[in-house]
Amino acid sequence: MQEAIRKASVLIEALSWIQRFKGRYVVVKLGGSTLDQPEAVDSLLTDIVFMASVGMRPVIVHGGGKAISSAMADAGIEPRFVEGRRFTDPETLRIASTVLVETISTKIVEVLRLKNATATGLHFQSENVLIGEKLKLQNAAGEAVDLGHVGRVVDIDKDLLVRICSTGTIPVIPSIALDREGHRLNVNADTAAAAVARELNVEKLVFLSDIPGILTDLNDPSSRLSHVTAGRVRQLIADEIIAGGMVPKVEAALDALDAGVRKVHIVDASMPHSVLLEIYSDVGVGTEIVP
Ligand SMILES: Nc1ncnc2c1ncn2[C@@H]1O[C@H](COP(=O)(O)OP(=O)(O)O)[C@@H](O)[C@H]1O
Ligand SMILES: CC(=O)N[C@@H](CCC(=O)OP(=O)(O)O)C(=O)O
Repeated sequence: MQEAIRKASVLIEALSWIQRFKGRYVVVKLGGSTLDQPEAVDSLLTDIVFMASVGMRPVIVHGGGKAISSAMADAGIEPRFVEGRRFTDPETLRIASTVLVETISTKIVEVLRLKNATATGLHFQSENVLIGEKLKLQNAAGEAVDLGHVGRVVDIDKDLLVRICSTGTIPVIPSIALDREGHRLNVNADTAAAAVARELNVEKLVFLSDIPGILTDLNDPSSRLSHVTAGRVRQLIADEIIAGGMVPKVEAALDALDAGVRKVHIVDASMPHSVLLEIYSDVGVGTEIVP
């Protein structure tokens, strides 16, 4: 009996959050580190189906950097990164498009459908959402660096996304954009997720990663910051406490907050139901970044 009452109280705790977030958009970004853990992906997709079922409007944006690198290795191409972006020649673009669209998006949509959700992949082979332009980077000496077919998202097809979400369908968006002439561009998935969040003016942007959140000491999970402001994040980058792959993630997060997104969460994908706990409970398991 006690157990049944405890379960009922968990539902009641969730009720206020469910009412608060009904009809609101949330963008969830999945990256290579998460996609490598099938059990974590399954649990996360269950959370997303739950969110859609209680009236939230989840949008999935995903990368798959590890899978692209391994497909390149199979083709005998050595991956090369410049400032966290993959140098993308025509063959690399072909491989990245195939891996992201035909392998990863298709699989995510299939799993969501097996969980009785309606889901659809939105990309250059179906209906495209991400509109990009070639990314122009400069090195420390101020010289232009050519990354090949690498882009940044400058706009999205918002009407399409709103229409898809309003029918209760979960959109799954791989990080390949089309430029205005219809050419494909390879986009860093963290920045693609932030661009979608910005344009949709979402309630929340959630980054799933392989770490409990932002840590002040990488060797000590208990150093996780559960709540941090954008100003403090900028200081942590300047102090090099935030480094490596976390830098583009938090920079994308800061861009989204600047553009009006209310909260960004970084949560550990390997912790079962971390997304639901972060959104629908008082616990909060990762890091939330606020303006
Ligand atoms: N202060 C920090 N807190 C948490 N992670 C950090 C920090 N500084 C650097 N990192 C690194 O950033 C990594 C997450 O970025 P990345 O590997 O690119 O994630 P993903 O593949 O999920 O997009 C962590 O595994 C960690 O090694
Ligand atoms: C331009 C660029 O670097 N694109 C990324 C796109 C995938 C991605 O970002 O995947 P993660 O989320 O797993 O890092 C790449 O080719 O790896």
